[in-house]
Amino acid sequence: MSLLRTDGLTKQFGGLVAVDEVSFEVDSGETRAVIGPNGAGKSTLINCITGALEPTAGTVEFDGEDITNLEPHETVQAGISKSFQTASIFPNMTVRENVEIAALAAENGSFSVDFLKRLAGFDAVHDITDRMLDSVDLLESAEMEAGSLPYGDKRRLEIAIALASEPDLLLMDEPTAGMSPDETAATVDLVEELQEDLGLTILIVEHDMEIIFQIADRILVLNRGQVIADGTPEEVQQSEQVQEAYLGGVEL
Ligand SMILES: Nc1ncnc2c1ncn2[C@@H]1O[C@H](COP(=O)(O)OP(=O)(O)OP(=O)(O)O)[C@@H](O)[C@H]1O
Repeated sequence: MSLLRTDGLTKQFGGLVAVDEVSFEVDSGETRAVIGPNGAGKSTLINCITGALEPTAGTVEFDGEDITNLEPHETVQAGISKSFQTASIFPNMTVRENVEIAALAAENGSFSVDFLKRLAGFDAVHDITDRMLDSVDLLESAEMEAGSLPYGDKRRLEIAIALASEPDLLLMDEPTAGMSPDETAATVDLVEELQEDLGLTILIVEHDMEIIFQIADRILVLNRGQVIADGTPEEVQQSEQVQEAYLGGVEL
């Protein structure tokens, strides 16, 4: 069953068509990848889905609802969360506080401003925070200052922050960028664990082909804003258009 579906999604910046009539689906429970050369439109596509950018044309449907013109906080409440770069971390607060703030923001958005309800919500916030820190393996570092975490742990904290709103769909924009090989391997394991343990659906933009081929169920390939291939890793690997456009003819 498809959880997310775009139909003819288009984003123009002046004369430039950054995303050009992109129609694709993400099924519930799958790890879906978006790849393509620099400037292909990957980030613009993701930003149109989260509501960070307003599409010029086309629609985005999530869980059967039209979410095309929702604001970013509304798409979070609908169940879509994006793992941001380290900029989303408050360095002087503890690891736990960082996740609590995100969980609290998500709770308050979904509750009316009623004192009793907010109080009842706090237990839920602690509970979610513990579960999410545990799922990214940061429970032991919970009381550390977030700014003092090693780089790989900071990136995992970002994922925990994104998970604090208990999304159905997690968007990850280059989760292994800047990581050491060990940190990258740990992140790949983590993505696989998250999908299994939390039943998450994941949409991931990633440059590292090895990672994509390891974790993706299906891959959407963009070039100059257009879909040039969409299928399983095997199907994409065999696409001549992908070889030419994306890899300059180099064998995968
Ligand atoms: N806010 C903007 N204003 C004008 N042009 C933009 C804007 N954002 C992106 N673009 C352009 O749209 C095109 C697609 O950019 P986008 O960042 O989505 O590509 P990408 O596939 O994510 O690239 P990369 O792999 O380098 O991150 C590029 O030509 C880019 O210069």
